[in-house]
Amino acid sequence: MTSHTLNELIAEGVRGRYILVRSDLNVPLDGSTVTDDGRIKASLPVIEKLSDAGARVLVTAHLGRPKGSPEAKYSLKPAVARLAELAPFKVQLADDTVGESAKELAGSLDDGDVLVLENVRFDARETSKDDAERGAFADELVALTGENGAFVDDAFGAVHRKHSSVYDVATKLPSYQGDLVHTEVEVLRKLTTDTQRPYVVVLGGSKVSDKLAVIDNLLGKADTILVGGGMLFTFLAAVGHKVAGSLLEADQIPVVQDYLKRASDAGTAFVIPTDVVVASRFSADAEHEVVAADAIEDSSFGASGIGLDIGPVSAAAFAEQIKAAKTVFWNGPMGVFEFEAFSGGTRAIAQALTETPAFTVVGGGDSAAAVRTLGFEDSQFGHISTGGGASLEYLEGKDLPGLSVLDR
Ligand SMILES: Nc1ncnc2c1ncn2[C@@H]1O[C@H](COP(=O)(O)OP(=O)(O)OP(=O)(O)O)[C@@H](O)[C@H]1O
Ligand SMILES: O=C(O)[C@H](O)COP(=O)(O)O
Repeated sequence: MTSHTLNELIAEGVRGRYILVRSDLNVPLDGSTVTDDGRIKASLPVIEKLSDAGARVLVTAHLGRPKGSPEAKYSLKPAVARLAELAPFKVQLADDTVGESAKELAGSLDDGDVLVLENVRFDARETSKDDAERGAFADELVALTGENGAFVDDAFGAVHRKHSSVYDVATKLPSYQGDLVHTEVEVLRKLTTDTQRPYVVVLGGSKVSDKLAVIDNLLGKADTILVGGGMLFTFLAAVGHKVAGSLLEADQIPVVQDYLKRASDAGTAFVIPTDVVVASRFSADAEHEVVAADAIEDSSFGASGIGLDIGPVSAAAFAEQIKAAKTVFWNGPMGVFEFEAFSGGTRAIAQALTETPAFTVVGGGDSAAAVRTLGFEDSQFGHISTGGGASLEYLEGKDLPGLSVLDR
């Protein structure tokens, strides 16, 4: 199956037409400062191509996980301000997504102008499980494009979401694959069709249940899974250790126990940290110490200690596995890298990825942000994917709604 491409759309002619573009502008923020603009830079070329060709571009995007109504902290304002700084064309942000502001500003666009609609997740219908609700929201987005609109999906990071702005709009408008989605799929396809072994997957981050879900399909595909970040505590709990105040998804313990049971038959080895950096509280200047992973509650902070990074012994062991691999996929920071004191594990993994002869792919908004924040260059890695969950689900071989809906 193939999708229509952006170049085909441009060849059809877009001057004066309203083109709805789904971008992934879900960038990390510190207050109103964008701390890593990787996804904005990656989204720019498609928007620019359409603007240059004279389209009136309506960009949809999400930021964070608001609960279905407007929340100032999840406004796209900082992301759009950065986009406007980088863009050689006029960019505006509507105050709402499909309301009066969006309609009025869309109506006043000139050829080549770009209007970003406010966070699509400010409307609960965007992420609804109910097809009719999502469809109704999609209808309102589509209505903004008038008579001769089209849809371009360029939000690789969101292609695993069956959401109105990703999936449903594509069922209602002539739809095309953006260049970013195209490039990402090409690189990740290489990982799945011609995997050089050993294939090591490094998992971390804080979206614990999302990431645990993908392990099911990685069993048998990956030779080794290195477990760090927030999810490591659910693994430790699954083997009977206490994790004090660390991030724990207790309801996922049986899931992890099942994975551990099935792993050796599947030919996949899990490597779980043997030491952890435990802090007195969740703060950049918290007191902290390294303890054995089976003795977290024995740290000076007792039952209130929080594990915020993998320890140095584990980091070194992970680095050895990475250096001996032929293919490495990494998603999710090993610890709270935003705080210098807890960035050691993530830094060690990034360093090992730059030293291994393996083909390396870093996936995820926060993982990409981590490597850049820690001073590494994109060019030191085989590929830095803008997709976190999306790249993982692609590698699992799952049907991704945002991709399959574009297939003709
Ligand atoms: N031990 C831990 N406790 C709490 N948070 C953690 C821990 N380890 C890592 N994190 C946090 O995980 C966050 C990143 O997790 P996430 O799962 O979102 O990564 P990602 O997949 O790269 O990003 P995305 O899914 O947004 O593309 C970081 O902000 C980091 O601080
Ligand atoms: O950060 C991401 O991985 C994408 O922007 C998707 O965000 P989500 O996990 O909140 O759907």
